[in-house]
Amino acid sequence: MPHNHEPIARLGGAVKRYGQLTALDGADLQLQRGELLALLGPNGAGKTTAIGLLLGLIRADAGTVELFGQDPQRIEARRRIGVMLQNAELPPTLRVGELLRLTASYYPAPRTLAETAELAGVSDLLKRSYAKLSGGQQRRVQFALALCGRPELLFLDEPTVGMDIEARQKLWTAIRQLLAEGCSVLLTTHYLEEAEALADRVCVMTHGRMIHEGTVEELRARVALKRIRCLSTLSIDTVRGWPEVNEVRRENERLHITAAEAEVVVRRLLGADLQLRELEVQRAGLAEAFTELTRDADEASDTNQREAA
Ligand SMILES: Nc1ncnc2c1ncn2[C@@H]1O[C@H](COP(=O)(O)OP(=O)(O)OP(=O)(O)O)[C@@H](O)[C@H]1O
Repeated sequence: MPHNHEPIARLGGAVKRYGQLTALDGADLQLQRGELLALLGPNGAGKTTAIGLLLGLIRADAGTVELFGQDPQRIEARRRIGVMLQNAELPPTLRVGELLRLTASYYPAPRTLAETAELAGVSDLLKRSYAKLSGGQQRRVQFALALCGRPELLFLDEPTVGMDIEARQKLWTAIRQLLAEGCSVLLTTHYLEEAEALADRVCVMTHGRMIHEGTVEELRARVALKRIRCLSTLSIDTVRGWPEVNEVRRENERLHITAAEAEVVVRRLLGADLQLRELEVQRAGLAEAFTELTRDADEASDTNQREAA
């Protein structure tokens, strides 16, 4: 049994290979009690593989994998978790209420059906047959199934894919409520605003390795890019030619520029276009930080491969 300061889920130098392909290449991850950790990364980065190891669905080729300080395949550890994976296969003929009752029966101290349904926003679906629900409704039911056992730790693998904006907001509210009750969450998502809205910490991975770990603020700060917007008749090629400019695109008359040294670029803009209007400068968001970080890691990995060849 771990002490309070010990992580409740941990990967230490975890390696997972599929034939020639190394899906996880020495990945480290620690989830503390009561926190929401968002695992971010481009397609194929190894996020689902990392979750698969922590759930005991697959075995590591090397490294340490622990859930509540134990082997994840131990039933004692599994009874304390709730899981919402990307591809859930559920008995199609059962009604939602029956599915929830059945799943709750596997846990020692589950929520009541009404409590689960209310929290996950599926009260109106209980009598419906699961197979006949829309994709977004099925995702909500899968979320209900993940939390019905009153888990201490929830694994949510891209939970809001296919949900409309209202359903997504409701799910975020439910996740916040679970966190307030002391539940810990490991979330993977491609929606950076989701990580921004919910995460205490983010881990960014690519090519099977963690390349950044910290708070959302730290991730943003690490990439000191700024967004500059203005109405200008300057051509994109002119602006792209300035060495301080990272990216530039035009939408109608408006130029959208990202740059590390915004002040220098603003001076150049004002000097080159005396008619320039509606100038705005903003700090870059998580999306830019993420793109920058993963691009740097890709370039470093390309260089390593060239040097090794
Ligand atoms: N069962 C498997 N057999 C062979 N290769 C696999 C298997 N599962 C995953 N992979 C490979 O391992 C790598 C990591 O896959 P993984 O599903 O963990 O990525 P991910 O970060 O979850 O991606 P996504 O964002 O697309 O869900 C990929 O190159 C994938 O093709």
